[in-house]
This record gives sequence, structure tokens and C-alpha cells, in this order.
Amino acid sequence: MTTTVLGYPRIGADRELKRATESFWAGGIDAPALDAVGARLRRTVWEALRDAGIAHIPSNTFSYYDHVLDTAVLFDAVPPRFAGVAAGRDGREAELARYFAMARGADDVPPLEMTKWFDTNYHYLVPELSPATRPRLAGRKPLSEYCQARGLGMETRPVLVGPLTFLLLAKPAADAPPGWRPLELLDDLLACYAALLDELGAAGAGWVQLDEPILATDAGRAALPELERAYARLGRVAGRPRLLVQTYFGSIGPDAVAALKRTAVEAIGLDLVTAPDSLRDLAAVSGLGERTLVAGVVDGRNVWRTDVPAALSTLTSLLGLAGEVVVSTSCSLLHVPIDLDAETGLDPALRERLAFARQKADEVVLLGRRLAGGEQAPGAGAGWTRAAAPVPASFVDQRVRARLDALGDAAERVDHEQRSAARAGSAASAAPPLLPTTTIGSFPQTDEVRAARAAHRAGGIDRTEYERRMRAEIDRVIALQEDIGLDVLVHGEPERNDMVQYFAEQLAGYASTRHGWVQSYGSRCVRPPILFGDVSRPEPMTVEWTTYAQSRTARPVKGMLTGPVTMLAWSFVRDDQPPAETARQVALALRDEVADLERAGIRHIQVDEAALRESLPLREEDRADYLTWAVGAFRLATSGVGTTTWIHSHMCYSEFGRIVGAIDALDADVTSVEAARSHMELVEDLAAAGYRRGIGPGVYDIHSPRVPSVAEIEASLRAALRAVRSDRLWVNPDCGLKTRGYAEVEPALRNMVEAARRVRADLAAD
Ligand SMILES: Nc1nc2c(c(=O)[nH]1)N[C@@H](CNc1ccc(C(=O)N[C@@H](CCC(=O)N[C@@H](CCC(=O)N[C@@H](CCC(=O)O)C(=O)O)C(=O)O)C(=O)O)cc1)CN2
Ligand code: MET
Ligand SMILES: [Zn+2]
Repeated sequence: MTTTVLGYPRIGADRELKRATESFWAGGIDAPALDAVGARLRRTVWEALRDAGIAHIPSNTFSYYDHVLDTAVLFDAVPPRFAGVAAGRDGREAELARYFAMARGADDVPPLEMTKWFDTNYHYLVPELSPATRPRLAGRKPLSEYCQARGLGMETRPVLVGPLTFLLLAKPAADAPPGWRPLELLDDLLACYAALLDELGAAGAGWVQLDEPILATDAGRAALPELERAYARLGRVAGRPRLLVQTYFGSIGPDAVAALKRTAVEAIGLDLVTAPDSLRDLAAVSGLGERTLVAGVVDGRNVWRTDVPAALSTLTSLLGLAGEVVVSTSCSLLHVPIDLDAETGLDPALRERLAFARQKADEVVLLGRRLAGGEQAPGAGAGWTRAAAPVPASFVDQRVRARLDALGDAAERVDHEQRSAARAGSAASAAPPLLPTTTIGSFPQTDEVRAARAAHRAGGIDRTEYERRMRAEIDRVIALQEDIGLDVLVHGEPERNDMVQYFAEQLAGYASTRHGWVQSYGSRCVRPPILFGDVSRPEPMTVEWTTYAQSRTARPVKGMLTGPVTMLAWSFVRDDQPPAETARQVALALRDEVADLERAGIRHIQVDEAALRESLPLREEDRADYLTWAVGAFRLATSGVGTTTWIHSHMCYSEFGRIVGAIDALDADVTSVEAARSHMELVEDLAAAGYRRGIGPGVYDIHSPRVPSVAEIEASLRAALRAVRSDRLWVNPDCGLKTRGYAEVEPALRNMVEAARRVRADLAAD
């Protein structure tokens, strides 16, 4: 029985990729040095998979920034504004400069838009296409990585983003005519894929994997004629490698399987973890015939050990439905940390239930051996089974369950309209001026702040000294905000390593890792905590920092919490109960924190639901249920407040149109959302939906180091005012500032405040 994985983390066990790219951007290393790191990282991955015993090793899963960006560059789908970048330089330096400019922007050239990769916390860059785009095979990355592996004695399967997924994830460029869709480039693009397949075949590649996760979405399922046309065309390429069309993140439905069966592709890959009903889809089309089925039975995006008997029984039931069954992960292992062996500090009762990327590769191999030869097969241990490992009593907390039961659905708060009226009549919550200026919460995480935390962790400075330094940072951030003239201040979140991990570290039922890094975007990584048991809050989490900040200023300071949906979305979450249930436990803990903040005199409390949109199920039919529990959890967390406290929320990458109803239902007084990169599109959605609350459409893009001009921000505000009543419009950047430096943040915020003043003056004059 043969085995594979669909992709592997590319950042390196010690985040070597982050260090190398950031050093390259800062001018610390040159292109050959960066390329040497890339080559070493690829080699390490291939060797790890080979040594684990994986039969079919993937290649081209490496990327300096993002695999969708790589695909755009490979096919020369580069918007014209990047043509002038790196003028005067040539060769590899120029190539890399252009590549990173597309990801991060350069001088006056804004980058591509960035958004979430399906329902994960990984971000890809959105290709911009137009009728003027002339796709051509412009690069050699898949080929050269294949050749690198071959030179090391390893035969690999190059992995490509498939044509349908690439086009459906792309957006029409600003100059595309209205109604034009990137899918119109399909035939041109197929010619490029065909040329690439030809090259890869000539180089000796036996297989190529084309990833089509878009088939798990409604958009993908609506494009089955194009799917069939695409793979019929690629199937006809003479001398090509065998083709694996790989799907993941959800079921693709029997029609998509049937469409692929009508083409010459040799293998189809299905995610049997997220979508166990794929089995039914296969049966509905009488299986794959002689084709190979790549069966994703090892969860590629959560950290729980595979229940071996359960996976074996799935695999066994697949045997009659395909010519061959290949044991695999459900998706790329990009989404999990690299090696559990590095985590020596975890509770053994938890640790024995976990598997990271390396351990998952071992599980795939074990399943392959068991399926081929039974328990007696060489190297085939019995494998882990959930049935033999009941949940430890220490993971359960009956008090949390009892409290939630007692609360029932009774936890409702006074609604926004009433709160807004109460505030109007209350001196305690003096209204902010028209177009209030604020930020999303974090200020730059400076080297000093991170170094202090690292020193504290390593025992170099004690807790008192650490806290003294954090307070000094808060002093600085408060003074700066007053000087800039912001209206609603924040403490800046210097004490937080991450907005999810920080809370997870203080909540019972959650564990954190030391080295469990996962790529979020480009060089930025997170260590998703592990939510393994019933959640509760032993002690207040943010009250001291927030009240300290408030003590330093007469202006209101906004308390800052991470909401239940986001706490789940950016963690690895127990899979033994519905997420709705887990979210309620987190919400209950937050509810206590909200109450403590309010009692301590904090008048503005922001509960970030940054991940509300990305967690939206991929299929329309699953969305209503999700939104019901997501909104319910937010309301539970915020329903303890009195009438004069302002509830704020924040969302990233919101594609507002899709969830404006849910945002309304959160009943926050003010919601700040990403809008800068999507050019205030949301404002129109808002007007259309009749949204009645405060809204802060981000007026500039914090993901890029560019400093926006006053005029630019002013224009955004005026655009927003066409759709939003002036007493509901808030002025803020589109996300937290932690990834930026003060050199950019300070002028940007000054420009933002100045733009708000100018627009305010005009409003007053009207
Ligand atoms: N979980 C999560 N998901 C999210 C976001 C988010 O904020 N959190 N934001 C959106 C965008 N994604 C982002 C993801 C990561 C970062 C980010 O800044 N990550 C940092 C790491 C943050 C962190 O955990 N910092 C720790 C550890 C820092 C560190 O690397 N320490 C060094 C040593 C410290 C030193 O000497 O400098 C080490 O451990 O090796 C801390 O501050 O304590 C990075 O990659 O650089 C930003 C945005 C969407 N998804
Ligand atoms: C990714 S959303 C970020 C929200 C958080 N309050 C911050 O400002 O960093
Ligand atoms: Zn955000």
C-alpha cells in the first residue's frame, strides 16, 4: 500500500525561513544567500519524508512567501504596476525584488491584496487578472525544485495550484471591464499548464499534483463544466506526467467526481477527515474505476493523533472503489507545527494524544503498512486508538458545564439602540467627537518588548522587571496617542505575544507550545494553542494592564479582548464536542473578564472577532448554523455589560457583504473592519444592508509599510460618508499595528487624525 502527504511546513523547525527573508528585506543577506537557505529547507523536508518512509514525496511545496503568488509569477500574471520595480537591477535580485513587491508593496506600488486561504489562518495573495493579462510560462520553479530533489536522489511529485482554483481565487484587476471574470482566461492559462506538464514530463516527473480545493466551495461546484474542460485538455498533453487532481477542506460532491472521471486524470484526492461523506459521493458514482484514490485520512490541519482502527476501517471500505488507494493526509501539513518531539514541556496526558507534521507522516506510513500487511507487517505497531485512551478526568470541569446550563439562553443584553440612548443621557460616557479616531489595539511590538519577554522567559529578568518594562511601554504608547490627538486610546498590547496565545496561556483547558510555529503569512508565524478540555478563567486576564493605561490619561482607554470564535479559529480545538459548545465555554470566561473591566471603570471594551469571516463554512448550506452559534457566543461574552459601556468589535478581511447580517446581529456599538485593501467596497454593502450601528472601515492598510497620505485617507472617509451617517463613522486603520514600526505608524496615524479633522471641519460647516 503506497503513501504520501500533500505538503509539508516550509518555514523550518527553527523558523529559518522567517529569519532569512526578513534579513534579505533588511539588506542583511543577498539573493544567493537567501536561495541557499531555500535549497536547504527543501532538502530537509524531502529527507524527513523519505526517512519517515513516505513513498511519494511532494515537491514545489516550498515558497518564499506564498504558493498562490508563486503561481501568479510562474504564469506571468503580474500586474503592470510592478513592471518598474527593481528597474536598474537584474537577474535574481530583480526577480526577488519584484516578487516581494507583489507581496509587500514597494515605495508607491501597493501590493496584491491578501486574504485567507479558505477557512484556515493561512493567507494567500490574490492574483489580479484582466483581459490584458497574457499568461505565459515565465518561470521554472516547479521544474528546478523537481530537479533539485532528483539531484539528491529523490523522485518527487511537483505540486501546483490547479487552474480552476487559481482563477476562482483571483480577482478582476481595477481596469477589467465590469462583469469580466478571471475564468475567461482559462484556455490561455491551460496552454501554460500544458507547457509546464510537458517540461516536467520531459524532465522525468512521473506524477504532478494539481490542487483544486476550490471544489469544496460553492464557487468551485458551480464551475464543473470548466473543471471538466480543464482536465480534459491537460489530459491530452503528450508526454505529460500522470495527473493527481487533489481536493481538500470539504466534500466536492458526486458531480465533481463524475466530471473528473470523464477526463484522463489518473488520480483523484479526497479529504475524508473534513468530509467523511466523500465516501458516499464515491459510491454514488460507482467509484473511480481503474483510477487511483488518494485518501486523506490523517488530519492535516489539527493536531490530534489519528484513531488508527477508525482510519483503517475507512481505508478498507475504499478499497473496492478505486484501482489503487494511496494513504495520505487530508490537506497539506502546512497548517500544523513541525515536530512534537520539540515540545518537552507539555502535560504527558495531552502529549500522548498529539501528532504534528513529522508524527503525521509516521501515521500515514503506519496506516499504509497496516493496510497492506495487517498488524504483522514489518514496522506496523498497533497504532493509537481513541477507544483505548479515554479523556483524562483532568480535562473535564463540571463547574463550567453547570454554569453554562444555569445561564441557558437567558444571557441577553440591552440592545444597541437603548445603549446609545442611555449614553446620550449619561455624563459618565461623554460622547466622543464626530468621526472619532481610534486604533485596533496593538502598537508596534518593538525589539525591546520582544527581547524583554524573551529575557523573562529565559529567567534573565524577573516578573517585576518585566512588568515595569511593559508599563513603561504603555506610558509611551499613551503619551504618543495623546500627542497625535487620537480620541479613544488603547494600551497597545505590548504584554501579548499573540492575541490568541496570550489568553490561552491564562485560561484553564488550553495548552501552549514553545516551538509549535505555523506560517500565517509570509514571514509571520503563530503558535496556535491547543484547546483540549473544558475552558475557564482562573483569574482576571487584562484588568491590571488596562486600568494601568487608563490611569495615565483622561481620555477613554479601550479594553481589548479576543472573542470566542477567534479563540477557536486560531487554536487547535478538541474535536470530541461541537465547536458551538466549546465556543460557549470560552464566551463564559470572557464574559467574566468583560464584567471585571467594566467594574474597574473601563467604558469601551473591544471584543475582537477577527476570524468571524474566515471561519464561515465554505458551503452556503452550512452557514446559517455557524453564524447562529458564532453570534450567540459573542453575545454571551458581551451580554453582561450595563447600558453605558461601549462594545466594540473588530474583524479582518471581512468581505462585509457576506456577513453584514451577522455583524449586525453581534449588536456591537462599533465594528472596525478591514477595508483599505478592498477599496471601501464594503461601504456599499453596508448601505445596501441598512446597517444601523457604528462602523470603522479601515482607512489604511497596515499590512504594508507604506504611509498613507492625508489626501488618500480623506478621500476614503468621504467615500464612506456617502454610505454611512456621519454620527456612525469611526476612523481607524484596518487592523492592529503590531507588525509595523514606529517610523511608519506615527506619521500614518498623524495623517489619519489630520484627515478626520479636515472632514469634520467640512461636516461642521455644512
Ligand atoms: N494567531 C493569530 N492569527 C492571526 C493574527 C494574529 O494576530 N494572531 N493576525 C492576522 C494576521 N496574522 C499574523 C500572524 C502573526 C503575526 C506576528 O507578528 N507574528 C510574530 C510572532 C508573534 C509572537 O508570537 N511573538 C512572541 C515570540 C516572539 C519571538 O519570536 N521570540 C523569539 C525570541 C525573542 C527575541 O529575542 O526577539 C523566539 O521565541 O525565538 C512574543 O512576542 O513573545 C512573528 O511571526 O514574528 C502577525 C499577524 C490573522 N491571523
Ligand atoms: C488580527 S486582528 C488584531 C486585533 C488586535 N486587537 C490588534 O490590534 O492587534
Ligand atoms: Zn485585524
